Amino acid sequence: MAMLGQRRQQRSATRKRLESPGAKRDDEGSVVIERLAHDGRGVAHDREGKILFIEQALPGEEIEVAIHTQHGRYDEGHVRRVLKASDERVTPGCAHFGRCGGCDLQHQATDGQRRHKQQVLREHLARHDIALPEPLTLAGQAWGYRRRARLGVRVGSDDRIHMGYRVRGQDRLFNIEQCPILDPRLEALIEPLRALIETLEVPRRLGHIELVAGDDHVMITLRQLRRVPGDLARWQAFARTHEILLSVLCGEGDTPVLERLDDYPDTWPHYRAQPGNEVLNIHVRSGDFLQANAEVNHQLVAQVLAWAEVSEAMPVVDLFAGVGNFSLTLAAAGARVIAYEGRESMVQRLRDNAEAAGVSDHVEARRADLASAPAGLEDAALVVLDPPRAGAQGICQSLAVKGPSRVLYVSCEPATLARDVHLLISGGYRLVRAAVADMFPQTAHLESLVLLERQPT
Ligand SMILES: C[S@@+](CC[C@H](N)C(=O)[O-])C[C@H]1O[C@@H](n2cnc3c(N)ncnc32)[C@H](O)[C@@H]1O
Repeated sequence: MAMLGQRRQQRSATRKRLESPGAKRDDEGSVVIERLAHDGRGVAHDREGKILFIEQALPGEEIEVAIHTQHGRYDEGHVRRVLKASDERVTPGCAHFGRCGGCDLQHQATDGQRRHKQQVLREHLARHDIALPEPLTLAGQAWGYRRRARLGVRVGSDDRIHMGYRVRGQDRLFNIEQCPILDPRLEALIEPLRALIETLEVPRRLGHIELVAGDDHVMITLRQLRRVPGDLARWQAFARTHEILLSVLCGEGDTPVLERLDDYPDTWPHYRAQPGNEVLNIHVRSGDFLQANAEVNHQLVAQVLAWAEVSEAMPVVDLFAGVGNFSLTLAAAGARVIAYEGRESMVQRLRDNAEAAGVSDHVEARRADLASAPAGLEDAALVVLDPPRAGAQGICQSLAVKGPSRVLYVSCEPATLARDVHLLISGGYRLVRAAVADMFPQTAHLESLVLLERQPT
């Protein structure tokens, strides 16, 4: 799953940014926002009928607009003044909102954000003439939820340290001082990290910092281009002070070496697949995929289990299985799971997680490139798939020709989900259930989950 804020409207080659970043064309009069675009911006028309995409504007609002970028067929802008506010407008919870490149929807009440996300899924499916069954909503805390993040680090030409997220559409980091969507244990590290980086001998050797908050441990992984022994000693002291796990991924190119710098080299972050279940633990290492929101992931796993309707020894295939987020729970319920994952290191982690949870006799983990379907999917009673944003076109083409009676598709990109569901429906499946998971509150990203059943022939 990708970082926040990558779903912006494609920038047109013909765009014209007005004179300087601060420059604006203030439209005379006001516009009324008609709806939200899928990326969370308000959509309106100017007096000539040209489409406007306006940041931080909500449906029904009357606003004065400041245009900052002009294109042939549409313009982009932001709110200069709200003349009539929506009932859903709230005060953003972060001082950086609108500038850091992360959140899109902090100005909208959480319920409105969730209704918008259901509408986005509905509209993507409607483009393929598919009706959305009344969707369930899976949701948790609107703040302090994010358990993984990557902070970029750069040293400016003036030697100032920049640490934060990349500004949307630009090759520039926004210096963050807070990030209230982060798990509070991670947010509390922002200022100490900056203070430490300012003392490093060679901060330019630091590329980025990956932060992960497991149920019991916080881990940070440094991407360091070259070993700087004095700096590594500073990091070791930092890990002790803050009682965190610390790894460094060192070296240039594609084969950097991972080294532990803390006093607990055999301990890695983990989370419980089901709340309160002390046996089903999912361990992750640096760079492994991890669902970003622990609370919503619990609901996601529970929903997959509920829809799976597992019976003893039921054959299930879990595609894009990661380190076993769904496989372990399905196996613990009695399914015989074949789990496919593309990264060898994660396949091994899935095996280790299954072993530690006592379900290895019910889980077989295989490495495969899932650009195309592995053989034998039709022999399963259920195929679960959870692909990256690009979706699973090749696999759905195969399933449409020869697939099991049920397919459960988890998606982080509604456009590719709709394309793939269309393929499955063309092959004889019916969309029977849907859920929208608010995995990333305050942003326009949504996770969704659908169940398809093959129509009897
Ligand atoms: C969205 S994650 C889902 C992981 C897991 N289901 C979970 O819930 O944690 C997608 C997974 O697909 C894997 N993946 C991406 N492209 C792949 C490919 N072409 N073949 C196999 N696996 C791939 C990634 O490594 C990642 O683990």
